[in-house]
Amino acid sequence: MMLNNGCLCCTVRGDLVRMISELVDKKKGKFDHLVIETTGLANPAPIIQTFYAEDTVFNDVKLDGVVTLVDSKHARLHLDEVKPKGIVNEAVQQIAYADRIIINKTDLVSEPEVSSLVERIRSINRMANLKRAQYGKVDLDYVLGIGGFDLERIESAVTEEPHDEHEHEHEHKHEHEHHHDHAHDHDHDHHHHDHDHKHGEHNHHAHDHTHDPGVSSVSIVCEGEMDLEKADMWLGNLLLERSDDIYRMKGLLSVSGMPQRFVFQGVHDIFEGSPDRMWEPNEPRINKIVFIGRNLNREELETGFKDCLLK
Ligand SMILES: Nc1nc2c(ncn2[C@@H]2O[C@H](COP(=O)(O)OP(=O)(O)OP(=O)(O)O)[C@@H](O)[C@H]2O)c(=O)[nH]1
Repeated sequence: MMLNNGCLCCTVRGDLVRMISELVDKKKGKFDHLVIETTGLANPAPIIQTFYAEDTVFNDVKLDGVVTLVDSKHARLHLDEVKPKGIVNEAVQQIAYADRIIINKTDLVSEPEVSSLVERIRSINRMANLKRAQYGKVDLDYVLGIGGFDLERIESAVTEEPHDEHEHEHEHKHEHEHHHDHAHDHDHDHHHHDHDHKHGEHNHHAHDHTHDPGVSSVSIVCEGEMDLEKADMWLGNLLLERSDDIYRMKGLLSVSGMPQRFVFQGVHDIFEGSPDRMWEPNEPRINKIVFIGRNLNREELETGFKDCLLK
């Protein structure tokens, strides 16, 4: 079905709600997936929010994930386009909200160009999984059944190292090996943290030289137990003040007195969290949070997060 409201995001929602209800009414139980393709100029946020803001939609379907297809040959041009003050470039936004990013048309550019594009994309969104492709050829399960908003699958987004396709296999093997060896998990997390610091510098660099609209990722990892009340207050206040700027976040907490891990995810002012599996006996209790958004201040976020630790 075609929605003819163009790219005016605030008008898409009503149409989208009607379309989904209509499809569900007509063919209840007959769909595995619905695929929504936006225009190249769309901001994905209002579409994502529709799945949470509208009860009818929320009860009928579940948002699986956001896939962004990047044209390797032309992406840089669009990412570097300078917009009027306060307006975020839509190419940057489409990368920022994505769960999966397909870097397409790699045959048209050199390897160093792809690598530099990957780095640029990573500085915007360190949570998404990246894959290089030609003619959009990827496995179907790369784009369907992603679980990008699924609390039970938060872990992979907050723990995986930024990687692209070349490192992917290695990464998985790595993770598997560590599964039964928690002492190693610990090392992995430290390594993770170091990497984040480097990443922060990259962001800084990008801001200084490319008129970047300031969309970046910040991830924080720390040991210790969280005071849930404090964490709740901190996140609540943060979202109250900054929800326009916080595009997406995902986290995993070790809460004092809670035998399960606490997982959460959010999109702007939408927040959902719940306990998931039990901490295993020798598993290091670690807190992780990843933010993707505009004008994020790493130090401020890190201080705020760590202040919620039980002293
Ligand atoms: N060389 C090369 N060409 C590609 C690749 N993928 C798609 N194309 C070509 O690119 C053209 C499509 O242009 P795109 O800009 O990707 O299309 P699009 O953005 O989906 O177009 P609309 O959504 O219909 O506006 C077609 O001629 C494809 O054959 C690729 O990996 N390599």
